[in-house]
Amino acid sequence: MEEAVSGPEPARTDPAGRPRGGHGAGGAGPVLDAATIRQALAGVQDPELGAGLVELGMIREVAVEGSSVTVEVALTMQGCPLRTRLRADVEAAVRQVPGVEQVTVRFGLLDAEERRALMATARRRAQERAPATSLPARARVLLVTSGKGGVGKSSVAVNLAAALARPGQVVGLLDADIWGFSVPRLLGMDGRLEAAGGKIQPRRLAVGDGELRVVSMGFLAEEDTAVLWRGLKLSRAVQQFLEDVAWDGVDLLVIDAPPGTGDVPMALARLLPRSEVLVVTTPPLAAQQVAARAADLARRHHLRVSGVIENMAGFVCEHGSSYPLFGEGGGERLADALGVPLLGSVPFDPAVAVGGDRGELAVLGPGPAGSALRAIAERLRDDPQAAEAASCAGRLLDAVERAVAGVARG
Ligand SMILES: Nc1ncnc2c1ncn2[C@@H]1O[C@H](COP(=O)(O)OP(=O)(O)OP(=O)(O)O)[C@@H](O)[C@H]1O
Repeated sequence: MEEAVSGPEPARTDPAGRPRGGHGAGGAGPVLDAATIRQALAGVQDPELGAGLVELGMIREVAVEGSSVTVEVALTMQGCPLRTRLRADVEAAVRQVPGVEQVTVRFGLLDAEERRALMATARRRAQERAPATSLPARARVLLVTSGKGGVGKSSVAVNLAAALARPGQVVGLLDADIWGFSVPRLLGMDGRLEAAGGKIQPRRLAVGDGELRVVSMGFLAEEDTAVLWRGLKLSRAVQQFLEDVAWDGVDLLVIDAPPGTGDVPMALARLLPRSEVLVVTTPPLAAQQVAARAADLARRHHLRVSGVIENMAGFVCEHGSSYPLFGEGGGERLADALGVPLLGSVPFDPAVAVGGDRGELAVLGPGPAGSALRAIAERLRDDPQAAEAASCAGRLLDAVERAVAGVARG
């Protein structure tokens, strides 16, 4: 544990010049206690997490001895680059309390349970600050990401969306891969988006016994014009897809995010902090390392990483033997490193590639990739943490929205 002591400041006086402070000021000043110090610390924010240190559970201990105060700040990670700033802010806040003459700031480390609680608080705060979108507050959001292109992220996203759609569960599919959109081709859809009632209407597609509502840049622009869009416009396009599209009635939105950690994933994280991130990777280590970067983006924006999906995990021949074409174990290693579950491994299956070019979904067919994708969808459907989040925050917000709409209608 590291300590820093700052000694007495020059004698302090009140605006009338009388000595100020308690024990050290030689008068019957206010009695210092830990509760007063905590109150003074309530305004100190973690600049990265955007919430107060007290609220985040980072003020582990406050000890007062006479006019000396010791504060222990528990950090999220060893060697946190913000420690100098946090020390200065904590010291300054404690010095504001009359009677304090000496401040010691110690640093400790949050344990796994404390870190989880901190992330939940930071996520809640981010959700409170997030701008309004047209997506119902109760709708779950699955953000399908990868560290680099070509790992099968879009194929996984559309197949999962189709597997999750069923009667009573309307699934939206947002192709946020604005430069490299492929969702219309993978679903065998063409045509244009149309507006009605002042909102852009998603295109509807029946899949199995469910329905998908799909929005893609591919329904707005030709592939060669989309490439001309640049950073600022890209994040604006994503914002528009979330504000101006009629997503009402959607219970779950699957987003095919562009690979990496550029403008669009950042905008999505800011606009939809309730998103659960799915990281798609392939078995080789290099793909894993870049996928870990995508997961890091999620962490920095307080999004919950729900798990890792390993794609192209091996080729299963007609006799049932599996051949690891691209290596083995990458998904498991990444999941371990991130402390999240490996949701499943999708084998290399020509049904995905051939079907993708014909707009046929592997998840609706009998092949090995289809059954792996159905199993992953089942796990996602049963995720208790997601159900808990949806039941608390979302339902409450929906109830408030309905009440406000009722009042507005008179
Ligand atoms: N499990 C699989 N088995 C066989 N082929 C697959 C599998 N998953 C994806 N593919 C094929 O790999 C290629 C890349 O897939 P896809 O476009 O889904 O990747 P991506 O990660 O979304 O790439 P990008 O970000 O560049 O769009 C496609 O031709 C697709 O059909």
